[in-house]
Amino acid sequence: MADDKLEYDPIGVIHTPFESPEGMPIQPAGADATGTVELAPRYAAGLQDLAEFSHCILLYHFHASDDDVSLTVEPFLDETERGLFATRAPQRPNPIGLSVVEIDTVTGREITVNGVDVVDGTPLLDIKPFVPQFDAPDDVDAGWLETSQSAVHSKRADDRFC
Ligand SMILES: C[S@@+](CC[C@H](N)C(=O)[O-])C[C@H]1O[C@@H](n2cnc3c(N)ncnc32)[C@H](O)[C@@H]1O
Repeated sequence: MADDKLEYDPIGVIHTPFESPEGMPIQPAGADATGTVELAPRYAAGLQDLAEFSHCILLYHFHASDDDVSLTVEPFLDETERGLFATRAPQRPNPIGLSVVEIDTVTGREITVNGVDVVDGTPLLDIKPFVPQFDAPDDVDAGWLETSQSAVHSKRADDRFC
């Protein structure tokens, strides 16, 4: 088991209309919101060719979540306690979030994206192109979310993780 400490520096920041984790969408599927991904100048050249893709994966740090991690949580879309790693709860041992967002434009060191579900000022860790053949298997079981996932469109976050 590797227990060496890891350290990452943000490569940029995500700007969104959401000032607080409370009251905002809980996934891109329910987020009719536009945001801007701003890369640090030294990474700008890495955006070459990204505009050819319709979607990208953003990996980021949940900077505004509470440090007090619980290994079972009541997720936004259920009233039952679930194992943390069977949820998308933002309060995690390594508070890393993942959002698949639609790319609108790539200009200079900025990407305009649709479907953001993060707080304004969220530190960005990485960007990857979304590729259905790699990232969207055909036969998928959505576990406990099978019956509640459609509520993602209307559900808004409360303050349980912040
Ligand atoms: C349920 S998480 C899902 C995020 C991502 N799509 C995922 O699956 O990893 C989304 C919620 O996290 C909270 N959140 C968003 N950005 C955050 C941030 N930077 N720090 C702490 N909490 C955040 C908000 O309450 C938002 O509704």
